[in-house]
Amino acid sequence: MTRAESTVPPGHPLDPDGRTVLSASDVARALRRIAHEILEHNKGPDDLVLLGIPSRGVELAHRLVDLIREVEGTQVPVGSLDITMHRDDLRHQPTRAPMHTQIPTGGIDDKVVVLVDDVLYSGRTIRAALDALSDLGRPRAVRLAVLVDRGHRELPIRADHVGKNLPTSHAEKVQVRLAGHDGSEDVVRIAGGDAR
Ligand SMILES: O=P(O)(O)OC[C@H]1O[C@H](OP(=O)(O)OP(=O)(O)O)[C@H](O)[C@@H]1O
Ligand SMILES: O=c1cc[nH]c(=O)[nH]1
Repeated sequence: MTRAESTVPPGHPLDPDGRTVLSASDVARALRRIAHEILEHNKGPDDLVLLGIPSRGVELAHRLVDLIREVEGTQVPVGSLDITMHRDDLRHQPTRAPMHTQIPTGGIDDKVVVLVDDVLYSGRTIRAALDALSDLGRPRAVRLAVLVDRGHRELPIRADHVGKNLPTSHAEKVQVRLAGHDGSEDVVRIAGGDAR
């Protein structure tokens, strides 16, 4: 990333290498906008269910629900959707430990399910999530919110709500750190090595 693309001022302690894509306040602003977009598109909070994809998608889903509650005064059901057993690379990496699926009371039938994840890259995680979802019910619609879309899709999948569109090369990794998960909060791009 060039210095001109960095959102953190030159010399700032958060960004000694010019690799910070979003600071903590940028993340907060992006989530606030996404919460408003979800409400606007759905014409309010009715029938919404937010499901975070572990691991960081779960924290993001809860934060979006908190923001929706601030705006609407309504608690939207929130849960998590583990995709481990639906991954298309299980044969190559069979030892992944399943994570937690928690579907809110009321289920997902006829609801507008918003899947939430931190990064959208090949689209394979979201494909697996759609597969996992179909085992659990039949939503009226499924939408996708991500904090960062870094491009390089390998499947016909797109996000409805994006915190930041970030053109990247394959030889980079985008790392999202969240306060509740990592202790600090930012999004950085790391040079070197395919992220997968
Ligand atoms: O679009 P894709 O190519 O599938 O990549 C995006 C996924 O990759 C990361 O998850 P990862 O499997 O690295 O696990 P993590 O959530 O524990 O970091 C990220 O959190 C997304 O879920
Ligand atoms: O750069 C990437 C690619 C996939 N998943 C991530 O979290 N980051």
